[in-house]
Amino acid sequence: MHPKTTTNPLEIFYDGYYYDITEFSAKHPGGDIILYYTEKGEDATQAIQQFHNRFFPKVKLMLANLKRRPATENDNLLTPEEAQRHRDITHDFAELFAWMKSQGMFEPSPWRIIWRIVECSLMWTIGLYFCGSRTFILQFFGAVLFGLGGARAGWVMHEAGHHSLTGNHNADRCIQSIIVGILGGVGGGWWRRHHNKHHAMPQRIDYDLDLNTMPVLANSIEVVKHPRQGSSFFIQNQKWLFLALDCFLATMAWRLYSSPRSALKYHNYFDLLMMSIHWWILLTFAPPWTIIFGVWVAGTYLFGNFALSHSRLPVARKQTHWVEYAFRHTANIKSSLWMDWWTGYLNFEIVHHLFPTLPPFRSYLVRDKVIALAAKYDLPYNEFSYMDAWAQNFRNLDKVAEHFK
Ligand code: HEM
Repeated sequence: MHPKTTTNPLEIFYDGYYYDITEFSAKHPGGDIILYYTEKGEDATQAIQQFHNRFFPKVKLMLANLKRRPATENDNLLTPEEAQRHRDITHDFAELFAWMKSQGMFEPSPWRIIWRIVECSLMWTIGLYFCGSRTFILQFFGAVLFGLGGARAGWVMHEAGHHSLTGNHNADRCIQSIIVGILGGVGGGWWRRHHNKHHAMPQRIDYDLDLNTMPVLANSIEVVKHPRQGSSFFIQNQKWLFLALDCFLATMAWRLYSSPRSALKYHNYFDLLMMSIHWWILLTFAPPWTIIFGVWVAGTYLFGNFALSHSRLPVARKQTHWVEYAFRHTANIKSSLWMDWWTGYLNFEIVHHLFPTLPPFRSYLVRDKVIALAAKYDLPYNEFSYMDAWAQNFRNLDKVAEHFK
């Protein structure tokens, strides 16, 4: 259970009403993430609409069966001005969401699914084939290719995990588990539980699990609990170690610890099978050094790129509106044909956080309206060139280390 679940009974605010989820919380098919919104003053309206966009009628039926009470003034922790601003943002955001749906933007694109799965699977397979050759240079090339293929499978499984690949959540979950299990060695079920918590409250201390990088990495001084931790070898040298070691350690921890542990805990034997196939193929066809190097390439590419969207941005300590999380704690990378491909369209991270079930390749269609929404409420719209974002991240790692010198 999350430490900040303070209401008794457990209640969740949705669209003007508090719903009693004391019994339902343990049965929630999305897991304990639901508890994130039981702290007094939280508003789960946008989270519920966005996370369940693909199966909203089912959720509405469930809500109708829960005990509820209208919200009162006593429930409100905001000043009247803040509450009004909150209502206005909610209203404009809901209008934008409805307009996107009316334009068919959430519809999946079958040929893209096929193309992207074929692309990463081919890279991975051809890479492994070369790893098994007898020439060092071909083995090296093979390790780079299989690393990149496995990492690019991460972009595809990410979409499936958000149910934006086929739009059918059972099919998407199955595709996700196969792709990320076999090509990436990671459990789909574990990844969804982890990643959805990041989406629920990005950059919020104690909630966003992506902030749990200590003791090897500190992107913010606020994640360092004790100055002694900040003066450790890892933190003092983090600007060098980030690409050289940290990304590799993170991907290995996902593969060898977090995913299998979670799959065992939740009896997810399909994920365990997929991960076993991954290791069986690797250990059968590739020499050990190519496996280690390929996994290093995969981790560095994947973690390095997605750190550009958040890690140097401020962390949040208090309740924040869904829309404000996306603007204040998320950054875009400027779009180009090459950049869209290289980052799997997650260079449009702000749109992705506002609308996680939108197929990311359609993000550019709503970009201008999203910029207008930010401007109307005086919210930042963080967009940087690729090189600038990398430079900012390294400066930030240096600054945090400097703080604890
Ligand atoms: C009382 C309110 C809620 C109800 C009735 C509800 C209901 C559901 C249902 C029925 C599903 C599974 C649908 C399916 O796969 O067929 C689901 C999944 C999910 N829910 Fe909720 N939910 C509620 C609140 C929340 C909240 C507040 C959050 C987020 C903070 C949330 C996050 C999720 C996520 C991320 C999933 C997808 C998990 C996955 O794909 O593995 N839910 N919920």
